[in-house]
Amino acid sequence: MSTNDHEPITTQLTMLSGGPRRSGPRSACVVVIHGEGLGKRADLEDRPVIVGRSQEADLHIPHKSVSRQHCQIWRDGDAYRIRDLEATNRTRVNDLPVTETLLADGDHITLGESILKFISHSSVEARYHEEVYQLATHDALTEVYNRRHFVELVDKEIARATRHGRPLVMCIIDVDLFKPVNDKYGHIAGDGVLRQMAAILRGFVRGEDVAARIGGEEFAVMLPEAGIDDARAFAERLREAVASATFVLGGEPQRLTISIGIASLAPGRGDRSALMKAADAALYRAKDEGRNRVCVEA
Ligand SMILES: Nc1nc2c(ncn2[C@@H]2O[C@H](COP(=O)(O)OP(=O)(O)OP(=O)(O)O)[C@@H](O)[C@H]2O)c(=O)[nH]1
Repeated sequence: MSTNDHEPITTQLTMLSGGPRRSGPRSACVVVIHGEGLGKRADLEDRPVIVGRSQEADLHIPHKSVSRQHCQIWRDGDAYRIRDLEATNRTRVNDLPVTETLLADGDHITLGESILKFISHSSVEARYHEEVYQLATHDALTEVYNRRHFVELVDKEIARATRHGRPLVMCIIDVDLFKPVNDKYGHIAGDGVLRQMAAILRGFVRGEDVAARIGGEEFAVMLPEAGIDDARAFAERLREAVASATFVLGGEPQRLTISIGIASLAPGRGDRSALMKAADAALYRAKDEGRNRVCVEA
């Protein structure tokens, strides 16, 4: 098990296909093109999008020059509108302060020290920003979220769960005895195993669940709105699916297993660091008790 707290290092850059990526062009979006939150985007679909410093904002820009709820952007028939939410640094569109106005393709929206661009058509530019966003938020090898983006989503979800008194569970998943796989079959074959593990994982993740690669051979899944029993059932199904999968290594079918540690949001572990630490402690226990098992931190 790796205790590496950094982004996994891979040299392989894959074409991003399948996985969590959404297919098809999007109708309109706003993308941060300058300042804090660079590269972040929000799609403008049926729900209004709130942009602000609050972790619960749909487009979260954690900078002091941005108000907690700075502006709101929404679709109005075939048009898109923006409204300033009485922000300290008033929202500006193409450098003019606005209260409420229509948006046009290419408009620049200034919020404090950050600048967003409104893109209304499924253009080459929108696709370019989508690629940039995918590269910034996903792990190139496995195509699940990368650690940095996962951390951001977890912080946001913990804030929401805490505010509304909702449950949330963290699962940390580690490939068992992965070093011997690398040693015997080589790093490229090891990478293939990680890709296959991630593909199995993606098959189990639904709705609001968030899966990521958080270390070399370590994955995590956050399950909002789940209790420990639901999470344990999820983890057991995932463990069994991996244990019964065939991994072709050195031209031979092989079996591999995973260990999973689970912890729920609770008094005394109300932030990400404490929650991850508790799930990690459960994972260490699963390894200690013989691997290929799920352990829960009470
Ligand atoms: N192929 C490949 N290997 C990686 C990558 N990142 C980390 N690893 C390897 O993953 C292995 C992790 O091994 P350890 O954490 O020592 O433990 P383990 O052999 O999995 O054993 P247990 O966790 O105790 O079951 C090391 O050999 C790392 O080199 C990667 O991106 N690709």
